[in-house]
Amino acid sequence: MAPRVLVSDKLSPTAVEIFRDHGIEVDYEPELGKDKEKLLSVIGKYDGLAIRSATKVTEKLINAATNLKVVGRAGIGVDNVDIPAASRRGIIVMNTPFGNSITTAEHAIALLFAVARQIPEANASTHAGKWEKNRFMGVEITGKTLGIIGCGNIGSVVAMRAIGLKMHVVAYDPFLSEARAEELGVEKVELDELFARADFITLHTPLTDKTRGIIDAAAIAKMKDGVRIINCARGGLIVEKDLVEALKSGKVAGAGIDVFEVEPATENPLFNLPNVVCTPHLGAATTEAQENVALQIAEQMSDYLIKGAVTNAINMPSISAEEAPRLKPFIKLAEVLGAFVGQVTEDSIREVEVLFDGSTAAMNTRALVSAALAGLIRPQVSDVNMVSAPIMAKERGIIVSEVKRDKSGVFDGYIKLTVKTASKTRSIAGTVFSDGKPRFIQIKGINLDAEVGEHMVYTTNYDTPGIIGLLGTVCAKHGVNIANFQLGRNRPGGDAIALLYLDAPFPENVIQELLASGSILSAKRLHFDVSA
Ligand SMILES: NC(=O)c1ccc[n+]([C@@H]2O[C@H](COP(=O)([O-])OP(=O)(O)OC[C@H]3O[C@@H](n4cnc5c(N)ncnc54)[C@H](O)[C@@H]3O)[C@@H](O)[C@H]2O)c1
Ligand SMILES: O=C(O)[C@H](O)COP(=O)(O)O
Repeated sequence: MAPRVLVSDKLSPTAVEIFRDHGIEVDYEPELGKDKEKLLSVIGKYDGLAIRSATKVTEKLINAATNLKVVGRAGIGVDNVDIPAASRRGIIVMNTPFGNSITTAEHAIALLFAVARQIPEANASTHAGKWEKNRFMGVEITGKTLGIIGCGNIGSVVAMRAIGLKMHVVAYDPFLSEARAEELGVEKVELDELFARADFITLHTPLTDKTRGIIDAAAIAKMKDGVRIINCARGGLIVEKDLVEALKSGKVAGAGIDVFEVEPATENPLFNLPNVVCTPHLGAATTEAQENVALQIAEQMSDYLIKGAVTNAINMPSISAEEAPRLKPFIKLAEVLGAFVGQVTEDSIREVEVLFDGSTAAMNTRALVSAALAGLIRPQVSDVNMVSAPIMAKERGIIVSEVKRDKSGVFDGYIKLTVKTASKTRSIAGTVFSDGKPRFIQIKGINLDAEVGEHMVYTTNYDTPGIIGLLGTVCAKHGVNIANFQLGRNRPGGDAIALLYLDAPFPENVIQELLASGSILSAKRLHFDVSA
C-alpha cells in the first residue's frame, strides 16, 4: 500500500506534486495544524506529517499517530515538535536546515534598517498626509557594532551582510570556532562583552532550555543605552515584558520583532509602542524560501518513506539514498546480531560494544549501532526501532561504544557485538555474504557459518558424541523439520554450541526435554525477522 502523508500547514503546492510523483498519497489540509482536536482524530491514518510552525506536534498527537514514521518540518525551527516523544515512538523528525536561511537573514537586515530609520512609522505618517520631516531622526548603521547571538547558518549570513554594510560584527556563540569567526570576519566575544559593546543586537539561536529568556531585564541592564534589538529567531528568547519596560524607559531605543512568545500574536504588550517594528513571523516568507523548503522536505520525506534514506534528521543518523540499498543488508545483520543477544540475555544489560572490522568500518556505523541496539532491545520492548533504540539504551543507563579496525580475518568485513550484564559477557559476530543475507560467523568466540532463519534453536553443550542425534531425534519426534544445522566448539571435548534453523517454531515445552538429557547445558528458542 502506498504511504500516506498529511500536509497540515501551508506549504507550496510543489510539495504535493513531489509526493504524488513518488507515488505517495497526500492530503493537503493547510489549516488542519491549527485544529488540534481534528488533527488528533485523523493523524492515525498517516505515515508522514509535513508541517511548518503552526502545527504543534505534541506528545498527545504523537501517541495518537499510530502509523506515523516521519515528521517533516519545511523550515528550520523544530521547537514545535516534541522530539523526545517522537524518538521514543521511533518517529524520525527531519527539517530543511538551509532552505530559508538567506531569506531569514535578509528579514533581520530589513528589520535592522526599519528600526534604524523608523520606516514603518514614517510610512504611516506620510500616508496620513502629515509630512513630519522633523519627527523621524534615524541613526546610521555604518561603523556601528552589531552583536550577533547565535552565529550558525542564519547568523553567519547576517554577519556577512552586515560586514558588507560596514558594520563591525561581534558574535557570541559557544559553538563558533575561532577559525570560522576569522573566516567570517567577526569578533568572537562572551555574551556580557557583546551586551556592553553592541549598538544593535540580533538573535539567531534556536529556542532551547539554555536560550529561553536570554534577553531579560538583567541582560538589558548590561547593554548600551539606546541599543536596538532584532529578533527573527524565536519569541521565547526575549522576555517580552522586560523588553517593554526597557523600551518605555528609553534604555532600548527600538526593536524589530518577527517572532513572539505566543503565536499567532494577536495581542501583545509590544504592540503600538513607538519604534517597535513587528512582522507576523515572516522571516521565511519569500517565494524562493517557501519553494526551497517545500521541495526539500517533500523529497526528504519521500526518500525516507520509499527508500529508507534519511536526510537532515534531528533524531537519527543520515543515510543517503545511494547508501541506503548498500547499507540495508548490514542494517539487517546488525539487527539480527542484536536480536540474538537480546533473546539469550535475561539480566539487565550494562554495556554494549559494536566492533566494525574491515569494510564495515567504512560504513555508516552510527546507523548500524542504532540497528544493533534496536535488535537488542526489541525482545523486551517490541515497539522499538533505529530511531528510538539509542534513546531507550540511554534511558536504561546502557553504555554504548563503537570500535573500528582494519580487516583482521578472512572476511572483507564483519560486525561483532559484545554485550555485558552484571554476570556475563556475550559476543556474536556476523557478516553479509554475496547473496545479501546475514550469517552468524562466531558465537562465544566459537567459529561457525550459520544462515539466519526465522525459527532457530541455540544450545550450549559439552562436546560429546550424540548431540546431533539427540537434537535430530527430538525435532523429528515433534514434527519440526531442520533446514540447517551448525555446530561449533572451542576445542575437541570442550565447550560446544549448536544452532538449528527450523522450518517451524520449536515447541516451547520441548526445551525441557532437551535439558533433561543432561548433555545440553542450555537451550533457547530464537525468532528472527528475516523479511527483506
Ligand atoms: N523568523 C523565522 O521565520 C525563522 C526562519 C528560520 C529560522 N528561524 C529560527 O532561527 C534559528 C536559527 O536558525 P539557524 O539556521 O541559524 O540555526 P543554526 O543551528 O545553523 O544556528 C544556531 C546557532 O545558535 C548557536 N547556539 C546554540 N545555543 C546557543 C546559546 N546558548 N548561545 C549562543 N548561541 C547558541 C549554535 O551554536 C548555532 O551556531 C532557528 O532555530 C529558528 O528557530 C526563524
Ligand atoms: O524555523 C523556521 O524555519 C521559521 O521559523 C519559519 O517558520 P514558518 O515555516 O512557520 O514560516
